[in-house]
Amino acid sequence: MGTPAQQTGLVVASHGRHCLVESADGQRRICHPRGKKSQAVVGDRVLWQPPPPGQGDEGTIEKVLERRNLFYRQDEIRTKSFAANLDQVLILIAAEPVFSESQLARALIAAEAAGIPPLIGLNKRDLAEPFERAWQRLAPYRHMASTAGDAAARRAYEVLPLALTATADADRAALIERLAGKTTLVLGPSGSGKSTLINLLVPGATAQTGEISQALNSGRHTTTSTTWYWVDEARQTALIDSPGFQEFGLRHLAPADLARCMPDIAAYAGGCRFYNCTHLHEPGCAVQAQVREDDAPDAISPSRYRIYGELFAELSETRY
Ligand SMILES: Nc1nc2c(ncn2[C@@H]2O[C@H](COP(=O)(O)OP(=O)(O)OP(=O)(O)O)[C@@H](O)[C@H]2O)c(=O)[nH]1
Ligand SMILES: [Zn+2]
Repeated sequence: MGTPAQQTGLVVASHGRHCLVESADGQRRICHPRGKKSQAVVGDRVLWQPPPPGQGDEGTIEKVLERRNLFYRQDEIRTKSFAANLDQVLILIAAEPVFSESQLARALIAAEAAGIPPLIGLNKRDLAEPFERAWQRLAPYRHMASTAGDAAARRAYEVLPLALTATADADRAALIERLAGKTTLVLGPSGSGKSTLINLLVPGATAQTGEISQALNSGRHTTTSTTWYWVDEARQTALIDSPGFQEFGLRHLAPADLARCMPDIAAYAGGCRFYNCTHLHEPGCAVQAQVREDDAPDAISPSRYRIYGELFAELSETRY
């Protein structure tokens, strides 16, 4: 009696070291990594092996197939992988609660660093005044071009105005158009409308999540970690819900990587007098020359420049 043959599968949830793996026929089962090297994240394609007959129904992940990309944040001590093989990252913020520009910038930088095109959704358009203020705060983001993806695909960051609970139909259509056929990681601060979004596009998602977290935590109810949802029956469009926007560490980046991941700064970084300019204090710095409070597309907003300086200092601290 030989060991059962290996099959390919998709990781649709993970918790600690266990994963939920979906096979081509849509069946899902818990799998454990064979060794350190087979630790998978949501979105990974894996080779997995069913258990020998009579030994339960949990499988083993034998191999993680090569990744197209990996979106992650790194905190001081632990590395937290988010998801692999993404087409885009949707950062969902809202008119209320007021979003942190620094958190938004961090998520965008992580996406640029991983080479994954980001998309910003600004929710709660029905709250007219706060929405207008938030829209204005996003002006610098609407003007800067993403460096991710191939040259032909470069464009300013798209900011989608949304009212997920109000004018659901029009928004749903616009949103579906932007998501169709793609794998999208959804990130955002608490209260921005992530659950509303997922439930709008994946009816019954909440119930599904409950089942998944129960399966992965052997029946205990805990907050779910990263989860994959199919939007359509044909399984072409997917959303990945991931918590942890609050402590968005970028410790995997070196200070010198920062400028190239901030498109408004990257646009001028090549024109500085010193090739290794940090854009903080050097004379002849082309970046500092562009910093001004002004809506022109070629201006670097003072808040963006401040965020650059703060992150530069943070990434320059001694590493663990
Ligand atoms: N006014 C308004 N409220 C909205 C809209 N979309 C969502 N909300 C409300 O905002 C609140 C937060 O929405 P959630 O979907 O729970 O937000 P979340 O991002 O999942 O939040 P966490 O679960 O804390 O991460 C809920 O009370 C929603 O009903 C909108 O378009 N307009
Ligand atoms: Zn410079």
